[in-house]
Amino acid sequence: MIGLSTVAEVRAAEDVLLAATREGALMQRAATGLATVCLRLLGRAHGTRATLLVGGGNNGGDALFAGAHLAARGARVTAVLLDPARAHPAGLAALRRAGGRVAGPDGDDGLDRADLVLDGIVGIGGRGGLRPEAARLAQRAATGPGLTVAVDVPSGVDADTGAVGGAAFPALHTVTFGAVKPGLVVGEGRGYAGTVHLVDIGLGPHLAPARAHQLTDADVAVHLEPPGPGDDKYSRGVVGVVAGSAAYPGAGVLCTGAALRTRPGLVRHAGPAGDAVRTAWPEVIVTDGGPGEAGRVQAWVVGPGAGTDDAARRVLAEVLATDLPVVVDADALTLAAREPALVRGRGAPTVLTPHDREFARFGEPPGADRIGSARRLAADLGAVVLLKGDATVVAGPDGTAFVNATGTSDLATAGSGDVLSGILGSLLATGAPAAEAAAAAAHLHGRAGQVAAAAGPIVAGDLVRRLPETVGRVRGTGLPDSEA
Ligand SMILES: NC(=O)C1=CN([C@@H]2O[C@H](COP(=O)(O)OP(=O)(O)OC[C@H]3O[C@@H](n4cnc5c(N)ncnc54)[C@H](OP(=O)(O)O)[C@@H]3O)[C@@H](O)[C@H]2O)[C@@H](O)CC1
Ligand SMILES: Nc1ncnc2c1ncn2[C@@H]1O[C@H](COP(=O)(O)OP(=O)(O)O)[C@@H](O)[C@H]1O
Ligand SMILES: [K+]
Repeated sequence: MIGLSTVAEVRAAEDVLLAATREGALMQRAATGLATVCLRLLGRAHGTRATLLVGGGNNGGDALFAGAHLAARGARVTAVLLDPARAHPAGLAALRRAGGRVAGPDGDDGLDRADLVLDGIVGIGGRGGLRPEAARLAQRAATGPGLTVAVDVPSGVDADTGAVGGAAFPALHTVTFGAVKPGLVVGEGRGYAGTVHLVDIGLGPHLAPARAHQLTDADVAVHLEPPGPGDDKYSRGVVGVVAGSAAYPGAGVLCTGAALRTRPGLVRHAGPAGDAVRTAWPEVIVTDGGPGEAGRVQAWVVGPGAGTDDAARRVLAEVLATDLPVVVDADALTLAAREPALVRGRGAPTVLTPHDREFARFGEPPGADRIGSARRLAADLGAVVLLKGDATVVAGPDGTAFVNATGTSDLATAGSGDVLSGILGSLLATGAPAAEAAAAAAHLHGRAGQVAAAAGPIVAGDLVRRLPETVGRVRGTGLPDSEA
């Protein structure tokens, strides 16, 4: 698991570490790590041009020291000082000693010819949107030729939430220190951070346990173990699915198929899409009646394509009245938003899986702070909330949160959510803790999207078809983790 640490958590750890190390040592570690990543990205230093955007705080200091490393290796380095009177004095001296130069107020800043632009405008000390001069430089970096690298955090991005108040530095890479900050991997900030590289500055032992995480393939593989010699079809967790209707039989087919393909043990289906499900998946045990006639299960998935009429409401209430884990998806979310009392106070775990519009039906749209919003709704309803998006967020009622690190925009295709809820049902049926099961489901769904999309455009059925291969890859050698 990769911990996501807030600014307050990083500052608290830094305070302890700063007191235990000689002055400037942490910044040297940060700057050396930053220069190393830049050299790797550039391939060489000699003959390259770098422009440093330098604010008046320690973030600017990091950029100046890293610039000095590059200049010492033959790069032509120009620093643009946004607040000349407060530019880090030791960093500035180091840059000058190494042969770097400072652009005068109206002089050539080299931005239009740079191979590399380092954003040291502002890091975790940023407040509010970028000021006008910083915003202009960020804009020029966006359209210039240089590889854009943010120091610690892309300037203009809120490190805790990923909110972007106005202009922000568009980084292709972000070199972050001590811990990955949530704002680099979630919300709008994710798009500005690019690939995230973590530099160890020794903060780890002093950091409070993170309250938000990203899962890796290895974390998810734990939930996808193959059956052992003592297993039978029941012991692997039986999933019950109430999905699909006469109008939308495909939702039932996709959802049951995904449940079956994730952990093939036993899947039961109840409801009016039975014929379509039987035809597509002869392995599924189908009843045309309600959930009560389906037989014993260990977890329910309810809602995809199921409608919002009185009959659908009765089925939802019946499933939520059980003492089993329940995934509430799609149409069932509309019903639950009308009647949150159906969810509140359940003894067994409930997982709600809204996209933004479904989320808004419970009160307010998620807004710029997606982790915070998901946590609030989870605490309010006493349920796990899986908020879908390009980086899906999962929050538990106790504040535990996960940000998904896998996926592709090819997943924006009809029925993709039905596949996710089927995967999630099968993981919940194993008895896995609900928030972690939800995060693991989002991870596997994202990986399936990556595997399927490698061959070209995808439809939701491709995700189901490629699930066995995806499970194998997540269990085995694994796909490369996203850098964060
Ligand atoms: N502590 C450590 O041990 C280590 C810290 N490290 C590094 O220090 C960084 C934190 O440094 P920090 O605390 O000095 O704050 P920082 O991010 O440079 O911001 C302050 C400057 O930004 C300015 N500014 C603010 N908002 C702005 C805006 N919207 N638009 C434009 N400007 C804005 C603000 O101006 P002011 O408001 O004061 O006028 C001030 O000049 C951290 O991210 C990491 O990179 C590493 O070296 C590892 C060791
Ligand atoms: N741009 C995107 N990048 C990554 N994943 C996406 C993107 N757009 C949608 N997804 C994912 O695709 C799925 C879509 O679910 P949903 O909107 O419920 O679809 P449907 O209702 O058609 O089944 C979610 O898991 C979501 O996270
Ligand atoms: K920065």
